[in-house]
Amino acid sequence: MNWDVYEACLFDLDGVLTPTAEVHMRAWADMFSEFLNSRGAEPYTDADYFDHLDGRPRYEGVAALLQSRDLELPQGDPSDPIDAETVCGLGNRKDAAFNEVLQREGIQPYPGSVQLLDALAERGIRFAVVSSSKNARPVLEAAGILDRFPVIVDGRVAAEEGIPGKPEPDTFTAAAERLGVPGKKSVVFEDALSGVRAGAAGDFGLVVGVDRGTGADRLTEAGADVVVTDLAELIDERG
Ligand SMILES: O=P(O)(O)OC[C@H]1O[C@@H](O)[C@H](O)[C@@H](O)[C@@H]1O
Repeated sequence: MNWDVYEACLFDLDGVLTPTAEVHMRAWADMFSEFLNSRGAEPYTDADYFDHLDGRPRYEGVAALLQSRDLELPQGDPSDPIDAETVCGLGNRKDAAFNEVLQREGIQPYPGSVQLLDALAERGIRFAVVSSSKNARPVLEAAGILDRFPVIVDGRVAAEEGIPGKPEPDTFTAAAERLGVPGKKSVVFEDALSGVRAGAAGDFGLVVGVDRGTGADRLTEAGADVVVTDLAELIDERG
Protein backbone atom coordinates (compact mmCIF):
# COMPACT_ATOMS: atom_id res chain seq x y z
CA MET A 1 0.00 0.00 0.00
CA ASN A 2 1.52 3.30 -1.12
CA TRP A 3 0.25 5.97 1.26
CA ASP A 4 2.23 8.77 -0.43
CA VAL A 5 -0.63 9.51 -2.84
CA TYR A 6 -3.32 9.97 -0.15
CA GLU A 7 -4.03 12.83 2.24
CA ALA A 8 -7.11 11.68 4.13
CA CYS A 9 -8.87 8.58 5.43
CA LEU A 10 -12.65 8.45 5.81
CA PHE A 11 -13.48 5.69 8.28
CA ASP A 12 -16.78 4.02 8.84
CA LEU A 13 -17.09 3.35 12.57
CA ASP A 14 -19.09 0.22 13.50
CA GLY A 15 -17.10 -2.81 12.34
CA VAL A 16 -14.15 -0.73 11.09
CA LEU A 17 -12.81 1.14 14.13
CA THR A 18 -14.83 -0.58 16.88
CA PRO A 19 -16.52 -4.00 17.11
CA THR A 20 -19.88 -2.27 17.62
CA ALA A 21 -21.25 -3.84 14.42
CA GLU A 22 -21.62 -6.98 16.57
CA VAL A 23 -23.55 -5.05 19.22
CA HIS A 24 -25.82 -3.52 16.57
CA MET A 25 -26.25 -6.98 15.04
CA ARG A 26 -27.32 -8.56 18.32
CA ALA A 27 -29.69 -5.73 19.20
CA TRP A 28 -31.33 -5.92 15.75
CA ALA A 29 -31.62 -9.71 15.99
CA ASP A 30 -33.31 -9.59 19.41
CA MET A 31 -35.78 -6.90 18.42
CA PHE A 32 -36.69 -8.28 14.97
CA SER A 33 -36.85 -11.96 16.04
CA GLU A 34 -39.52 -11.07 18.53
CA PHE A 35 -41.37 -8.65 16.24
CA LEU A 36 -41.42 -10.96 13.18
CA ASN A 37 -42.54 -13.85 15.37
CA SER A 38 -45.41 -11.75 16.75
CA ARG A 39 -46.52 -11.13 13.14
CA GLY A 40 -46.12 -14.76 12.03
CA ALA A 41 -43.61 -13.59 9.40
CA GLU A 42 -40.57 -15.46 8.03
CA PRO A 43 -38.06 -15.61 10.94
CA TYR A 44 -35.09 -13.24 11.23
CA THR A 45 -31.66 -14.61 10.18
CA ASP A 46 -28.11 -13.17 10.31
CA ALA A 47 -28.27 -12.64 6.53
CA ASP A 48 -30.99 -10.06 7.17
CA TYR A 49 -28.46 -7.90 9.00
CA PHE A 50 -25.98 -7.82 6.11
CA ASP A 51 -28.68 -7.47 3.44
CA HIS A 52 -30.95 -4.85 4.97
CA LEU A 53 -29.61 -3.24 8.15
CA ASP A 54 -25.81 -3.04 8.16
CA GLY A 55 -24.51 0.46 7.46
CA ARG A 56 -27.89 2.03 6.77
CA PRO A 57 -29.43 4.84 8.82
CA ARG A 58 -31.62 3.40 11.60
CA TYR A 59 -35.14 3.89 10.26
CA GLU A 60 -34.12 3.18 6.64
CA GLY A 61 -32.84 -0.19 7.86
CA VAL A 62 -36.14 -0.94 9.60
CA ALA A 63 -38.08 0.02 6.46
CA ALA A 64 -35.85 -2.19 4.25
CA LEU A 65 -36.29 -5.22 6.50
CA LEU A 66 -40.07 -4.77 6.77
CA GLN A 67 -40.25 -4.50 2.99
CA SER A 68 -38.37 -7.81 2.64
CA ARG A 69 -41.24 -9.45 4.60
CA ASP A 70 -44.00 -7.52 2.78
CA LEU A 71 -44.93 -5.90 6.09
CA GLU A 72 -46.09 -2.31 6.32
CA LEU A 73 -46.05 -0.09 9.39
CA PRO A 74 -46.69 3.63 9.72
CA GLN A 75 -43.45 5.65 9.73
CA GLY A 76 -44.21 7.30 13.07
CA ASP A 77 -41.78 9.85 14.48
CA PRO A 78 -38.26 9.68 15.99
CA SER A 79 -39.81 10.67 19.33
CA ASP A 80 -41.99 7.50 19.33
CA PRO A 81 -41.75 5.36 22.48
CA ILE A 82 -40.08 1.95 22.22
CA ASP A 83 -43.37 0.07 22.37
CA ALA A 84 -44.85 1.92 19.36
CA GLU A 85 -45.55 -0.39 16.38
CA THR A 86 -44.12 2.08 13.89
CA VAL A 87 -40.91 2.16 11.84
CA CYS A 88 -39.45 4.68 14.30
CA GLY A 89 -40.77 2.80 17.33
CA LEU A 90 -39.05 -0.44 16.23
CA GLY A 91 -35.82 1.47 15.51
CA ASN A 92 -35.96 3.10 18.94
CA ARG A 93 -36.63 -0.28 20.59
CA LYS A 94 -33.44 -1.64 19.04
CA ASP A 95 -31.57 1.55 19.99
CA ALA A 96 -32.48 1.13 23.66
CA ALA A 97 -31.07 -2.42 23.55
CA PHE A 98 -27.88 -1.19 21.82
CA ASN A 99 -27.27 1.52 24.43
CA GLU A 100 -27.95 -0.85 27.28
CA VAL A 101 -25.14 -3.17 26.04
CA LEU A 102 -22.80 -0.22 25.33
CA GLN A 103 -23.23 1.09 28.86
CA ARG A 104 -23.00 -2.29 30.53
CA GLU A 105 -20.03 -3.68 28.57
CA GLY A 106 -18.22 -0.61 27.21
CA ILE A 107 -16.23 -0.91 23.98
CA GLN A 108 -12.59 -1.16 22.93
CA PRO A 109 -11.34 -0.21 19.45
CA TYR A 110 -9.87 -2.92 17.22
CA PRO A 111 -6.13 -2.99 18.04
CA GLY A 112 -5.20 -3.21 14.33
CA SER A 113 -7.28 -0.12 13.57
CA VAL A 114 -5.52 1.88 16.29
CA GLN A 115 -2.15 0.71 14.91
CA LEU A 116 -3.07 2.02 11.46
CA LEU A 117 -4.33 5.33 12.91
CA ASP A 118 -1.03 5.73 14.78
CA ALA A 119 1.05 4.96 11.69
CA LEU A 120 -0.92 7.28 9.40
CA ALA A 121 -1.05 10.13 11.92
CA GLU A 122 2.78 10.12 11.83
CA ARG A 123 2.57 10.80 8.10
CA GLY A 124 0.17 13.73 8.59
CA ILE A 125 -2.78 11.95 7.02
CA ARG A 126 -6.10 13.51 8.15
CA PHE A 127 -8.98 11.48 9.54
CA ALA A 128 -12.76 11.65 9.50
CA VAL A 129 -15.44 9.29 10.77
CA VAL A 130 -18.38 8.75 8.43
CA SER A 131 -21.04 6.70 10.18
CA SER A 132 -24.76 6.22 9.67
CA SER A 133 -25.10 5.85 13.41
CA LYS A 134 -26.53 8.52 15.66
CA ASN A 135 -24.52 6.85 18.44
CA ALA A 136 -21.15 7.52 16.75
CA ARG A 137 -19.91 10.14 19.23
CA PRO A 138 -20.71 8.16 22.40
CA VAL A 139 -19.15 5.04 20.84
CA LEU A 140 -15.95 6.93 19.88
CA GLU A 141 -15.82 8.44 23.34
CA ALA A 142 -16.34 5.08 25.09
CA ALA A 143 -13.56 3.63 22.90
CA GLY A 144 -11.22 6.51 23.86
CA ILE A 145 -10.56 7.66 20.26
CA LEU A 146 -12.96 10.60 19.84
CA ASP A 147 -10.19 13.22 19.84
CA ARG A 148 -8.45 11.65 16.84
CA PHE A 149 -11.21 12.79 14.48
CA PRO A 150 -11.54 16.50 13.69
CA VAL A 151 -14.44 15.71 11.36
CA ILE A 152 -17.38 13.45 12.16
CA VAL A 153 -20.26 13.07 9.74
CA ASP A 154 -22.65 10.78 11.57
CA GLY A 155 -26.34 9.98 11.53
CA ARG A 156 -27.13 13.08 13.56
CA VAL A 157 -25.22 15.45 11.26
CA ALA A 158 -26.78 13.81 8.19
CA ALA A 159 -30.31 14.14 9.62
CA GLU A 160 -29.80 17.76 10.72
CA GLU A 161 -28.26 18.85 7.42
CA GLY A 162 -30.38 16.68 5.12
CA ILE A 163 -27.38 14.74 3.75
CA PRO A 164 -28.53 11.46 2.12
CA GLY A 165 -27.22 8.40 4.00
CA LYS A 166 -25.32 5.35 2.73
CA PRO A 167 -25.54 3.73 0.14
CA GLU A 168 -25.47 7.27 -1.32
CA PRO A 169 -21.92 8.69 -1.35
CA ASP A 170 -22.86 12.11 0.08
CA THR A 171 -21.78 11.61 3.72
CA PHE A 172 -18.30 10.57 2.56
CA THR A 173 -18.14 13.50 0.12
CA ALA A 174 -19.15 15.91 2.91
CA ALA A 175 -16.42 14.53 5.19
CA ALA A 176 -13.68 14.96 2.54
CA GLU A 177 -14.88 18.51 1.88
CA ARG A 178 -14.80 19.31 5.59
CA LEU A 179 -11.24 18.03 5.83
CA GLY A 180 -10.39 20.19 2.80
CA VAL A 181 -9.05 17.17 0.90
CA PRO A 182 -10.11 16.22 -2.66
CA GLY A 183 -12.10 12.98 -2.87
CA LYS A 184 -9.44 11.47 -5.14
CA LYS A 185 -6.87 11.88 -2.37
CA SER A 186 -9.13 10.21 0.19
CA VAL A 187 -9.42 6.55 1.14
CA VAL A 188 -12.80 5.13 2.23
CA PHE A 189 -12.87 2.29 4.81
CA GLU A 190 -16.06 0.23 5.05
CA ASP A 191 -17.24 -3.15 6.30
CA ALA A 192 -20.87 -2.89 5.17
CA LEU A 193 -22.12 -3.54 1.64
CA SER A 194 -24.20 -0.35 1.73
CA GLY A 195 -21.08 1.58 2.82
CA VAL A 196 -18.82 0.06 0.17
CA ARG A 197 -21.47 0.94 -2.42
CA ALA A 198 -21.46 4.50 -1.09
CA GLY A 199 -17.68 4.69 -1.44
CA ALA A 200 -17.74 3.18 -4.94
CA ALA A 201 -20.48 5.60 -6.05
CA GLY A 202 -18.34 8.62 -5.08
CA ASP A 203 -15.15 9.96 -6.62
CA PHE A 204 -12.63 8.63 -4.09
CA GLY A 205 -9.06 7.47 -4.48
CA LEU A 206 -9.57 4.02 -2.99
CA VAL A 207 -12.30 1.99 -1.30
CA VAL A 208 -11.03 -0.49 1.30
CA GLY A 209 -13.49 -3.24 2.19
CA VAL A 210 -13.04 -4.61 5.71
CA ASP A 211 -14.27 -8.18 5.92
CA ARG A 212 -15.76 -8.80 9.35
CA GLY A 213 -18.10 -11.52 8.15
CA THR A 214 -19.75 -10.10 5.03
CA GLY A 215 -17.32 -11.97 2.76
CA ALA A 216 -14.51 -10.68 0.54
CA ASP A 217 -16.37 -11.62 -2.68
CA ARG A 218 -19.45 -9.63 -1.77
CA LEU A 219 -17.38 -6.59 -0.71
CA THR A 220 -15.47 -6.74 -4.01
CA GLU A 221 -18.71 -7.09 -6.00
CA ALA A 222 -20.09 -4.04 -4.16
CA GLY A 223 -17.07 -2.01 -5.33
CA ALA A 224 -14.19 -2.47 -2.87
CA ASP A 225 -10.78 -1.99 -4.55
CA VAL A 226 -8.95 -3.86 -1.78
CA VAL A 227 -10.28 -6.18 0.96
CA VAL A 228 -8.55 -6.73 4.32
CA THR A 229 -9.61 -8.52 7.49
CA ASP A 230 -7.63 -6.19 9.77
CA LEU A 231 -6.58 -2.58 9.17
CA ALA A 232 -3.03 -3.29 10.37
CA GLU A 233 -2.51 -5.16 7.05
CA LEU A 234 -2.34 -1.72 5.41
CA ILE A 235 0.64 -0.46 7.40
CA ASP A 236 3.58 -0.28 4.99
CA GLU A 237 7.24 -0.60 5.86
CA ARG A 238 7.56 3.16 6.36
CA GLY A 239 5.00 2.77 9.19
O1 LIG B 1 -29.25 3.36 15.20
P1 LIG B 1 -27.95 4.05 15.02
O2 LIG B 1 -27.01 3.93 16.20
O3 LIG B 1 -28.14 5.46 14.59
O4 LIG B 1 -27.16 3.29 13.87
C1 LIG B 1 -27.62 3.14 12.53
C2 LIG B 1 -26.78 2.07 11.84
O5 LIG B 1 -25.41 2.44 11.92
C3 LIG B 1 -24.53 1.59 11.23
O6 LIG B 1 -23.22 2.04 11.41
C4 LIG B 1 -24.65 0.15 11.71
O7 LIG B 1 -23.93 -0.67 10.82
C5 LIG B 1 -26.11 -0.31 11.72
O8 LIG B 1 -26.22 -1.58 12.32
C6 LIG B 1 -26.97 0.68 12.47
O9 LIG B 1 -28.29 0.28 12.39
